[in-house]
Amino acid sequence: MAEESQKWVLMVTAQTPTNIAVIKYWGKRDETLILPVNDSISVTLDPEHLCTTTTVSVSPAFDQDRMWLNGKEISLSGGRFQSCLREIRSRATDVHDKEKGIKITKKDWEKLNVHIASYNNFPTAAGLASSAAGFACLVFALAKLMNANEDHSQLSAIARRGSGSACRSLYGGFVKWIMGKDEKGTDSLAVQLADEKHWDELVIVIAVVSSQQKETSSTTGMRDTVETSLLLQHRAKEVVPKRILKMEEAIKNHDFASFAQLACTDSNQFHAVCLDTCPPIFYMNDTSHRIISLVEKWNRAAGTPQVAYTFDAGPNAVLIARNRETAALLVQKLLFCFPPKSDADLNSFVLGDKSILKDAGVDSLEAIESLPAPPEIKDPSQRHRGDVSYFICTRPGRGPVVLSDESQFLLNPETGLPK
Ligand SMILES: Nc1ncnc2c1ncn2[C@@H]1O[C@H](COP(=O)(O)OP(=O)(O)OP(=O)(O)O)[C@@H](O)[C@H]1O
Ligand SMILES: C[C@@](O)(CCOP(=O)(O)OP(=O)(O)O)CC(=O)O
Repeated sequence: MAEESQKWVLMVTAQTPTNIAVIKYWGKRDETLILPVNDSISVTLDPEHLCTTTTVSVSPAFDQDRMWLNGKEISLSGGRFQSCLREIRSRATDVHDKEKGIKITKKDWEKLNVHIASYNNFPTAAGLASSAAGFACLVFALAKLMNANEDHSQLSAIARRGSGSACRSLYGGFVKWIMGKDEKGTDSLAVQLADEKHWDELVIVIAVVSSQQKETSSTTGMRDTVETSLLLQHRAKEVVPKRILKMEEAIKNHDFASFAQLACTDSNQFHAVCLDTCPPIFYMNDTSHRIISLVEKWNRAAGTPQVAYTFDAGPNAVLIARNRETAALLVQKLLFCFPPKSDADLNSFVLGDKSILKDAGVDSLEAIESLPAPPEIKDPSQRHRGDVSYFICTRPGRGPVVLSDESQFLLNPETGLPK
């Protein structure tokens, strides 16, 4: 190792996407190793709109491991952070930064401490999978810093120890988390089914119904479900294995009808399993149910699915439209039903890829007021103003990347402290 007196700081910054499951993970067979009771499949969301940025740094001047999340220092003492740090450290190899004259050997990593700063560009712990993007980014960035020469699947198995769904954020496009058979979990990892270019007509609209922290975390919720729900056992043994095969086929063949049917049914079964839990868990609310009803009626009237819906452990709807044209229609219908409060501004009500608004013919708040009533609505005089906090328009996106632009680093390159 270079002389301690030199007090050098070495750092890596990475950006990692979040993901939304279209065949859900719900239930663990091993709580500590985070091993699931079934396979799951997700779509990675474009990091341009939803992502985590994490800077990790190492220096002989650091006297302990420290982390800042969204600007506030948090404790790293939790078992999940400790597992990720331990697993990556054990795979660290020699690092030689010629430019800075820094040499770190495999052995040095055991003694060196790290500083970590992370920022989610979307609400944390609100059912938008911040833990997925967060742990994937942490593991990916640490692996780069420590020169752990593992492939993305092996890194996914480490990210899994932080949060199950995080393992799927190590890849872009369409991703499967294979539950695996090994007791130690070595084969419980993510694989890419197809990259983000494979099915790039898809447009994703997220209706953020509530960005408040939820009442029952996924971890607690699924623990209660495993302990009390018989329906979960049926789901994991009989239903999901067949659905996974069908979903893989649907993705491979760009078969939107099957994709939508499977995604919607699986989301509904996941929420049914939550209701079958004792005490029952309610993640969706009236707004979520209104959105389901709108999409179901539209899909039925069109004769073939136009939009798929899926809901994680919260009331927010993730809507996947078959193409841009359908997405523009979807945005019109949603804005009619859930217009913003009168003091809102359009720019902060529709986030992400705002070009969809143009396709939908909406360029102002006044344009929202004069949208035509969707035929799926029984009573067009009833608009649910303010029930959706905001919308995010996005698409399937790429996997983790290393950022080289220093202006995006979250830690000061000289001190290793938050900027
Ligand atoms: N950028 C990050 N880096 C590391 N850990 C993070 C990051 N963001 C979130 N986390 C961890 O994830 C926790 C939130 O996870 P939780 O499962 O409650 O919510 P969520 O992931 O936003 O929602 P859901 O998983 O239901 O979609 C945080 O308390 C923190 O421990
Ligand atoms: C409903 C889900 O989003 C559940 C995600 O659960 P987490 O991955 O957040 O749970 P832990 O493994 O306990 O951290 C479905 C999914 O993403 O597959």
